[in-house]
Amino acid sequence: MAQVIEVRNLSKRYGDKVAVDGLSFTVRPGRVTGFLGPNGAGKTTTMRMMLDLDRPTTGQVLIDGSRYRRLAEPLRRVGALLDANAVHGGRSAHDHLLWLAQSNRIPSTRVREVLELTGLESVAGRRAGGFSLGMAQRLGIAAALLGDPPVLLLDEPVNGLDPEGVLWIRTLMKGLAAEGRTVFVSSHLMSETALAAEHLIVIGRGRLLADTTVRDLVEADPRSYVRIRTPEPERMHTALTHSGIRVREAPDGALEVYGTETGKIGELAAAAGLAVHEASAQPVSLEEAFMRLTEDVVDHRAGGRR
Ligand SMILES: Nc1ncnc2c1ncn2[C@@H]1O[C@H](COP(=O)(O)OP(=O)(O)OP(=O)(O)O)[C@@H](O)[C@H]1O
Repeated sequence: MAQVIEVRNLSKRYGDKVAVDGLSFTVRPGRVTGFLGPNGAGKTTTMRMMLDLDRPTTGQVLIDGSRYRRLAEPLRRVGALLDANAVHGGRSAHDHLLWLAQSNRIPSTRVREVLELTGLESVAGRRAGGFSLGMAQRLGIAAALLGDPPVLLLDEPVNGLDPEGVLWIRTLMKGLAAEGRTVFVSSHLMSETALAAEHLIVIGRGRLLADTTVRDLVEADPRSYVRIRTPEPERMHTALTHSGIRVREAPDGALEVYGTETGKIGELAAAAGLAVHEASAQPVSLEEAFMRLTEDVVDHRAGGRR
């Protein structure tokens, strides 16, 4: 299928260490997909296998139905940012991009375009070795965009960036997805990823923990609830519990309703002829939902082992 990345039963073992453990998921075009997991979860290893930089112990990754190494003109098919410091430090930004373009039969006019797109024109003649982390990230992204690829793989692109750089990358990724590209971006930061990504793949200890939208991730958390105020809390309580819904009474007399959404509660209230003065969703924060999902797979956390 066009521009789809299919990860199938992917595993990677380093000696005794299982870095990636039977991962299967699909990344689709037209949206940013965040690839989330705590440190050491296996994100970089997975991305390296997507690019055929590491050999899977089992399984495979198909991009447009092919292994990366079988793609003709791969830079025109897949743009990747893995390690922003992987640049020949003695070359200027311009020459680095020109060398990449020429070795991939990409017209040299494209070099100017990507320098402009990444805001690097004014420093294009400077040695890339002297670049700040933010500039190096931009240069890495310029290289990823050189072949105008429909698929982009970015490993921790916001790491170490200042707020302006973070906003720039977020806007760029959303723009690329809106053009119909497949954008797959890893991070260990939930809140930042949720601002850029519509869809999330969450892993822990190499295993898939969630393949979901940001909204569903929060709604699926059992601590999310809907706060209801009604003049007849007892009748409301009964109506809800009779429908198998868990309810708790808040100290101020409101009801906290778990495991269902506002619309459903409204319908039950209407059927029972109950007035509702307040119905407000009280979702857990994204960070809380992410922590809950990954708590069993984090090896070390402040305060010691759980
Ligand atoms: N070449 C290697 N040899 C041995 N172990 C490795 C190798 N590469 C990665 N690992 C181990 O595999 C696990 C997954 O690492 P990986 O770098 O893929 O995680 P990550 O999710 O990208 O983490 P981070 O957010 O810290 O970058 C880690 O425990 C790591 O120590």
